[in-house]
Amino acid sequence: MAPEVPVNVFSSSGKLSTNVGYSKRAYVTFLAGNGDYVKGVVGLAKGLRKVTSLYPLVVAMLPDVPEEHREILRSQGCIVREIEPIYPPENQIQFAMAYYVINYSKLRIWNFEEYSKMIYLDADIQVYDNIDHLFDTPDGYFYAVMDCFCEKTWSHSPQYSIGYCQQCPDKVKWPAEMGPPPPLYFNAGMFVFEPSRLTYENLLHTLQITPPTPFAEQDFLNMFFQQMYKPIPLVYNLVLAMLWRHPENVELEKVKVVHYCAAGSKPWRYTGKEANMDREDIKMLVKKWREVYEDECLDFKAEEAVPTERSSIMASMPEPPISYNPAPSAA
Ligand SMILES: O=c1ccn([C@@H]2O[C@H](COP(=O)(O)OP(=O)(O)O)[C@@H](O)[C@H]2O)c(=O)[nH]1
Ligand SMILES: OC[C@H]1O[C@H](O[C@@H]2[C@@H](O)[C@H](O)[C@@H](O)[C@H](O)[C@@H]2O)[C@H](O)[C@@H](O)[C@H]1O
Ligand SMILES: [Mn+2]
Repeated sequence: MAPEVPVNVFSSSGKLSTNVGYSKRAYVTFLAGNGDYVKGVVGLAKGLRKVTSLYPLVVAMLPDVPEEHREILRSQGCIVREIEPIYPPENQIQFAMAYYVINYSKLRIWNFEEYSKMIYLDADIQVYDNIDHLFDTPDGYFYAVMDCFCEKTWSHSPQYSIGYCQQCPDKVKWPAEMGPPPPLYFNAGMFVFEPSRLTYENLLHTLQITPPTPFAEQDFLNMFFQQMYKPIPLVYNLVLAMLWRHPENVELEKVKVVHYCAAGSKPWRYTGKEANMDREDIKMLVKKWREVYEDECLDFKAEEAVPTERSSIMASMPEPPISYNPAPSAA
């Protein structure tokens, strides 16, 4: 079992430790295309405001995000940073979802060296309790929540074939004849990391010599950070499928972060028609997301943005000049 993270980090009441230096901290999300994920980012920005987070939300966005969407996000207090796409090496892989190929571009956030520590959140995530204390986790590790292998999206994997899941390793044990069980595997929709030029360059170099796999950058990040990965409690990234796959592992009233990744669960386009989407807990969580998204009291008001931390002061500074590197040519 991966070494535990010091409990005190998770027991704090969201108050920042007094020894916070002048290191810059921020939440960061990723936005691509001209579709409706921009609503997810607006919801996330308002959700972080609702839980009175001390830190800004940076949006790493591909060039195909229209100016109108960028303006909406600036008006919600987001820091907009354009990044260039990153493509995996030439491949014949069938990604679990065809659009996953754009998710490799997430790797650009390691180049945001003006920040010392960042928390990445997918745009289909909502934060319902303050999690600023995660910025106090010890440096030198990669923190994320363990994923689940039971959804059909995993049907390509040996885990799925034998019915093994790391969420219940004793239910169907990993057969000794198949060698050691797979290393602990995280969901890449939420993680705590330290931007670093060296790590960034290693990531891009390693990517170009690594054959792509069905879960795209999530598989790649799990391979790359395998030795540094420290699991954090499920309350920091509830992958919705856990509700029907491993309800015994979920205490919904304690969940701080909800990840609307199950098919049909994106709150801004929810119809309730897909499998499991008619569950009472799903309907409650979608309603909860919409209440934040539609709450005008949570809209950003520039005059009220009183910097309380150097990081926030810096966040109100003009956006840094766009610096990015042309995407490496696909091998
Ligand atoms: O058209 C798209 C698809 C994805 N994303 C971004 O990529 C992330 C990962 O995709 P998604 O959350 O749909 O994957 P899932 O977690 O559902 O597997 C999203 O949260 C967004 O931040 C985006 O901006 N536009
Ligand atoms: O590009 C790969 C994506 O892989 C992950 O989503 C998956 C994963 O959680 C599976 O375990 C679930 O079964 C599936 O539903 C879900 O979409 C990340 O959430 C996303 O940010 C991104 O990295
Ligand atoms: Mn997601």
